Amino acid sequence: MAQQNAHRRNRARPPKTTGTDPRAIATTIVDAVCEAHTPLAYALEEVAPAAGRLEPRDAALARAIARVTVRRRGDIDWCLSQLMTKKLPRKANEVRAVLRMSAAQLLFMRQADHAAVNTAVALLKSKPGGAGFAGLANAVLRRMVRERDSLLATLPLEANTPAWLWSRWVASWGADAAAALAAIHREEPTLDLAFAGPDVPRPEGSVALPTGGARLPASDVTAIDGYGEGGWWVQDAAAQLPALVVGDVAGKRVLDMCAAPGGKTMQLAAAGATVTAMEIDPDRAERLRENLARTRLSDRVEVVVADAMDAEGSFDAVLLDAPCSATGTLRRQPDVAFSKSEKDIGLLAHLQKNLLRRAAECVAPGGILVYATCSIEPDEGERQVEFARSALPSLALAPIPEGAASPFVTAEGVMRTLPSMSIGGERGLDGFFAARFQRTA
Ligand SMILES: C[S@@+](CC[C@H](N)C(=O)[O-])C[C@H]1O[C@@H](n2cnc3c(N)ncnc32)[C@H](O)[C@@H]1O
Repeated sequence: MAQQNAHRRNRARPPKTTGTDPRAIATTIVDAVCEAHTPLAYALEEVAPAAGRLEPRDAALARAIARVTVRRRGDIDWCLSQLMTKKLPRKANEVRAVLRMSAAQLLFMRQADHAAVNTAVALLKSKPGGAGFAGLANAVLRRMVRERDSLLATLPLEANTPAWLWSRWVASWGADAAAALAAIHREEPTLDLAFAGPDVPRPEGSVALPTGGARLPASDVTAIDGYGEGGWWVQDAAAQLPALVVGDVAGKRVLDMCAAPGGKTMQLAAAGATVTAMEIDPDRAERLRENLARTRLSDRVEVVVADAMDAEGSFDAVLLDAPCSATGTLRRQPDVAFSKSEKDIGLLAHLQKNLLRRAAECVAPGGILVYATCSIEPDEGERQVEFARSALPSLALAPIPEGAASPFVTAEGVMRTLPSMSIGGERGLDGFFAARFQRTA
C-alpha cells in the first residue's frame, strides 16, 4: 500500500539527535520532517529520549519550536524568500532547518529575539559546513526582526499551502473556503476525547461535544485525569462521526476494514458491537491491541492482521475508513501538506475504489456499509459515491441517522466536514467524508 510503504520508509529514518540545547533538538526535528519527510508525530516521539535529558521546560520548548516551524513552514519560507536574494544550496539541509526554526521563533513565538538569533549563529558555527553560513544567517535574521511587522502584514494567505493543494481547494470548494482552510491550519488544534460510555467522568474544564465526546485546550494527554483508567481516548470530533453514521450497532457483527490505531473500533465496541478489526500493518495493529487493552474493550474485538482486500464474510455492518491523503487532518499533521503530492491522490482514489468493491461483498443483504476518509479531496469522497452508483449496483445510498452528523449532511445525502467548520458551536474539526450505503441485493 502506498501509504504504508511511505510510513515504513519514514520509520527507517529516525532523526539523529545531537546536543541538549532545545533549539538544537528543534533543528533536528525540523530537518527530519522537512527534508527526510519523517512524520512529525514520529520525529517528536523519537526525539523524546534526547529531550528527556533536558529540563522539562526546555524539552517543551524544543517540541513547541519544532511544531510551530512545521505548522508555519510555508509562511516561514515565504518570509525568508523576501529577505534572501539567493536560494540556499539544495544540500544545505541543516542550514535551512536552523533558519526555519529561528524564523518560527522570531515571527510566531514570544521568544527573545537575541536568543533566537545568537543560538542560530552558534548552532551553524558548530556544524560541519555550517560556519560559512553563520554571517548570512545573522544578517537575514536581524533583518527579519527589523522588518517583522511589514512581513507579517503582507504575508499571503496561500503562502502556507503547497501550490498544487491550494489550486485543488479553490477548484473544489471555492476561494473563500480555501482561505478559511488556510486560516484554520495556522492555529494549534484543540484536544478532543471520545468516551467508552456516558458514565465515564468528563475531564474538568472540558466542553461537551454533540458526538458524546469532549473538547479541551491543547494539552499533554497523559496529564489529564483518568488516562490510566482507560475510559477515554484521543479522537478528533469529526473522526468520531463515521462510527455514529453506521447507526445502532448494539448486538451486531461489524467489520472495521482499516482499523488501526482503533478510534472507530473502540467506538463501535463501546456501542455494543462485536467487531472484527482488520489492519495490514503489524506495528499499527499492535497499537490497536494496546488501545483496546487500555480501554478494556478487547473482549468485544477480534484483531486480524491482514490486507482488507482479502476480507471475507457477511457482516451486519462494514466500516471502511479507507487509507487516504489525510488532507483533512492538516491542523493536527501539518507535515502531511508537504509530504503528499498530487499523484498520491489519484493512486489513493484507485485503491479506495478497490477496497469499496471488496467492502460491498462483505455486507449481508440489508446490511449497512459506511465509507469514510479523512480527506478534503472530492476524489476520495464525493466521487467514490459516483463510482459506487455506477459500478456497485448492490449498494444504495442510505440516509444518515439523525444525530451529531446531521448538520454536515449535504444535499446529496452524504456527510462532509471541512476543518474550518464548527461542531456544537466549537470552531475547528478534521475534514471528513462519510457515505452510508445499504446492501439491497
Ligand atoms: C485512516 S487509517 C484508519 C484509522 C482508524 N479507522 C481509526 O479510527 O483509528 C487507515 C488504516 O488502514 C490501514 N490500511 C491501509 N491499507 C490497508 C489494507 N489494504 N488492509 C487493511 N488495512 C489497511 C493503514 O495501515 C491505517 O492504519
